[in-house]
Amino acid sequence: MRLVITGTSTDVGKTVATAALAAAAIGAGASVAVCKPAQTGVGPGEPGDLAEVSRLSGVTATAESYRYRDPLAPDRAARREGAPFADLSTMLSAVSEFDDRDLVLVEGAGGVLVRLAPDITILEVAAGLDAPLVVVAAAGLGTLNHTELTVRAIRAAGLECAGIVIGSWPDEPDLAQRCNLEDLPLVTGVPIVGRIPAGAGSLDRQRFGARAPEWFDAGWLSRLVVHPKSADAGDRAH
Ligand SMILES: Nc1ncnc2c1ncn2[C@@H]1O[C@H](COP(=O)(O)OP(=O)(O)OP(=O)(O)O)[C@@H](O)[C@H]1O
Ligand SMILES: C[C@H](N)[C@H](N)CCCCCC(=O)O
Ligand SMILES: [Mg+2]
Repeated sequence: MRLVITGTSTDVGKTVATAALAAAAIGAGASVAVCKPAQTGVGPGEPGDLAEVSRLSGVTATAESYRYRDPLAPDRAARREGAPFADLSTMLSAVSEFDDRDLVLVEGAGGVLVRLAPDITILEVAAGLDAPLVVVAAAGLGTLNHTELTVRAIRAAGLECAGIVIGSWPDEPDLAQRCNLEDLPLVTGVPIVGRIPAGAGSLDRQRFGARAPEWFDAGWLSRLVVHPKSADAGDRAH
């Protein structure tokens, strides 16, 4: 199965949520790979999102297709450094390299309409992969509008939103955060399928992997992790 991880914005927790999904799937016996079609804000050789996913989940099957230095939308960052724009077929091929895995997670850059290239967003990537999308959303006041806008964009593209994951759930949620647990599914028609506790990103791999399964709806997670395809596809439970 392929699953695209988008969000209502940048810095909303897509990377940590991707790591949590990977860790939970590995814990369930699945072989997992993670792709980042377009990484920005990091220089050559510097650790990007995939390094964080590997640090937290232990996944080693990863692929980054494009990397640009400036912390901007990929199309603008490419322009500024005179680098080639991200090419859709290149990004899709990178994901297809992992078709032997039970689960391939594909993390976008920023929010759903961020231009990976002048005419490409993560929506075109998801369409090319025939993959549903998970939306990582903030917990608090303001998230209802952002999340519904994101889900509407996904649906307008004829794609499926597989669930909402709250990227950082506080220990002591305030009134808006508590109400959003009911209102996010109500206004979007999409269930909340996961809540990553605030601070999860600072856990070590062992604790992160042990706790990740409890952050997701068990039924949803079990449907995500199809029966392992092969015993030798790597990146299974450690
Ligand atoms: N649940 C969490 N607990 C602690 N820190 C978190 C959590 N989720 C996100 N963060 C922190 O917030 C920052 C942004 O998170 P993250 O990198 O996952 O955002 P993103 O949506 O992947 O951004 P980008 O669009 O750049 O990919 C990071 O420093 C990360 O460590
Ligand atoms: C640099 C950042 N961490 C992401 N990789 C790119 C975010 C682009 C956001 C563009 C925008 O919505 O204004
Ligand atoms: Mg990220």
